[in-house]
Amino acid sequence: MIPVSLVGARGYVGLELMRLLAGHPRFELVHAASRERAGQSVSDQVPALPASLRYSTPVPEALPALTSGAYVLALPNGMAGAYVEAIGKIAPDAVVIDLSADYRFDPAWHYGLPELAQSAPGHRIANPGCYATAMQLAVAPMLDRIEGPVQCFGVSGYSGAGTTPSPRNDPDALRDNLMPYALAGHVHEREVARQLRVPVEFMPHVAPHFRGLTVTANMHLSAPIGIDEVLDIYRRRYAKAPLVHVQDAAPLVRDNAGRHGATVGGFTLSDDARRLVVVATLDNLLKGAATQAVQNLNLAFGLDSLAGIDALASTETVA
Ligand SMILES: NC(=O)C1=CN([C@@H]2O[C@H](COP(=O)(O)OP(=O)(O)OC[C@H]3O[C@@H](n4cnc5c(N)ncnc54)[C@H](OP(=O)(O)O)[C@@H]3O)[C@@H](O)[C@H]2O)C=CC1
Ligand SMILES: CC(=O)N[C@@H](CCC(=O)OP(=O)(O)O)C(=O)O
Repeated sequence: MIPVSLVGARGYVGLELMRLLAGHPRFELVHAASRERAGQSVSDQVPALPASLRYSTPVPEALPALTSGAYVLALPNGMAGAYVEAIGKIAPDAVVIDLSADYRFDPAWHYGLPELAQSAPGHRIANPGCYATAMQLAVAPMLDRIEGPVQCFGVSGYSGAGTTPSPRNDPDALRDNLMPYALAGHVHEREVARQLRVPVEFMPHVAPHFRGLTVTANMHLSAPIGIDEVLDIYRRRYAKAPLVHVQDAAPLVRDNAGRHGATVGGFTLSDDARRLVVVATLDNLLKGAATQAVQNLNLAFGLDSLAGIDALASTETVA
């Protein structure tokens, strides 16, 4: 078994990672860190994990040396650096996956969106943002036909905002509501523009549901296209990607919540056939975070990319 350390184990993403690792045939969670839960058994949250494994206090210098293992960082943005530095000293060849935005713009790190990546991951992997994953899956197949900026309207469940209290994860503030935020310059706007090399105008919103997000992408095309050709482009692009489902109808958030994959659909053309609208949905905590991290871990260790991930399964939901 390949040993794995998880820092940020209490969070929404950390919990999903623990569940996935508990059922994985080749990875073994040997270290889980949380300030709030230090000393408690991880089996209190995930009964399939050994009762003997207790949360440690997260301290970079106290990480275990997993020379041929992996470290997964699921911390708030801006915190990964101290852990990456410590790992570089105690286990420089170990695999590190960071789920925050801290290394997504660092050319020394592999950007791990497996369905679109041009190369296999190395030992330093930046896991993409949740909306950024949906936007790229929606837009990438049309890249050589797009003219001008792509507009993306996004709506996320409030688990996307993590557990630190804010209006964006306050069920009272969100009740019967839709809350726009970061309407220009969101980090995922820059992330997608950098990866796809096309200008992106992203307008995120948060809604009262817990998990699952949707992105509606509006693309202006350099030449008219037929709807059958559009469908054919998407179906061919994702034919060998079991976690990306292509359908005619517009996907709904709740159909994908608690599932590992993303769904792309709702293909709609304007009358002049030069404006294409595409909808992509995924679970922000799974394909938008934990499932994608496990895909990256699998690939980094030469395993099947779906090892430990049942593409058709619906996971236990957290709320
Ligand atoms: N939520 C989502 O949908 C997605 C999140 N991400 C990214 O994944 C990361 C984790 O997100 P999420 O699980 O939602 O966040 P949460 O707020 O739910 O969890 C944050 C985690 O970090 C720990 N933590 C917080 N502050 C510190 C600190 N100072 N030192 C050590 N540990 C700390 C917390 O545990 P404790 O306080 O007990 O130490 C907790 O385990 C973030 O970078 C986020 O941007 C990426 C894609 C999707
Ligand atoms: C609803 C909500 O607040 N969502 C988060 C996205 C979560 C995510 O993917 O975040 P990182 O890029 O920080 O890893 C946000 O917009 O910041």
